Amino acid sequence: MVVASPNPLKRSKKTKAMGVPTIDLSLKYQQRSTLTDLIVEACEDFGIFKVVNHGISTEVISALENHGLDFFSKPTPEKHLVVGPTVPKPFGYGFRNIGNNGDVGDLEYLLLHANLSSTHPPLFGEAVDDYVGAVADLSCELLDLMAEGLWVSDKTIFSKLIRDVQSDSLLRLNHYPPLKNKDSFINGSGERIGFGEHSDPQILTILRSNDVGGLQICMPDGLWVPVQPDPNAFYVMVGDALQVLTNGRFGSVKHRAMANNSTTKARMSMNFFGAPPLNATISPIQEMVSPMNPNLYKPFTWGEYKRAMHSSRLSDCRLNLFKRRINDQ
Ligand SMILES: C=C1C[C@]23C[C@@]1(O)CC[C@H]2[C@@]12CC[C@H](O)[C@@](C)(C(=O)O1)[C@H]2[C@@H]3C(=O)O
Ligand SMILES: O=C(O)CCC(=O)C(=O)O
Ligand SMILES: [Fe+2]
Repeated sequence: MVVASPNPLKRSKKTKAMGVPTIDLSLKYQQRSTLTDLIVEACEDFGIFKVVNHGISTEVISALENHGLDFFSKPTPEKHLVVGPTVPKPFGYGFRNIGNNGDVGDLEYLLLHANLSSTHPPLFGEAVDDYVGAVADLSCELLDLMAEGLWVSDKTIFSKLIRDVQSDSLLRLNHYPPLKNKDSFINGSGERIGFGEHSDPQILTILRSNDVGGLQICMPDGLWVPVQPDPNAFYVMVGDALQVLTNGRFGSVKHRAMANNSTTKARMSMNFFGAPPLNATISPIQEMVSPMNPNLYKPFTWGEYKRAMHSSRLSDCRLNLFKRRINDQ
């Protein structure tokens, strides 16, 4: 377990050596308050933690992984047809381009809406729904534990946004093909960016990858720290919306995925982004605001945040647009 150090440089070095905090979810049976404290600490100090003993069956995970690998191995024209021509952008298969504003990466991906089955590839059978059901439940359980650790009176205050039938949650499979010719891909600094730096805009991200590394997080002193791949665990990341809901007590984590880790095997990650409904208002919950901790953000709806995000570039800090100035009410 990593214990946070108040000195940013020390904390970077420690994280580099020991990894991000690991949360053992089986503690919920006997040491619930220790568990909630550890989760809150990880969200405050890192914005990311690894969950083990999460209870999601390997069958559910492998089913989606196998469909994903099979899908990415198909010829490109077939991949473009997989969610059908009537499903609007940004859903479906994409290659190298991320978002609308010229961001590029060395990856291909499949982006699906968690609740709109019209975006689900028919050839994946039940695998998407089974996986989404399991990770959505996990994200809600973690959000309830966070609320408990923060001593919030309504323990479901965060999770009910994701449980809502209108929730705008997404599922994204990212596939980073291996390096064929090392020298031809890597820039001068030895880096090949798969998915450029950003924070996830939603409430919570649940990331699972195969055993090929690539994910990195940015520490407060600017140092990028690799996150060890662990196919048996999930990485949980605080998103921008949870940063706002907790009035900045939890911070969304800046991360990126490198694509220079393997010359033989592709990295594949499966990312669930737990999001509120489009019309939900995102504003700090009452318990997080006090004279000592004034409200840092102007209220906005998730739909408004998404509009701001789609006209921004990947690495932009979109939350700055919604920060209150000192004299704002
Ligand atoms: C450049 C962009 C791609 C993105 C939307 C955005 O305008 C900024 C955030 C990006 C991101 C990162 C997390 C998820 O992968 C994603 C689906 C999301 O909700 O926000 C992507 C968006 C995307 O690829 O459309
Ligand atoms: O593929 C990864 O490891 C990270 C991807 C990511 O950050 C994203 O899809 O938002
Ligand atoms: Fe991300």
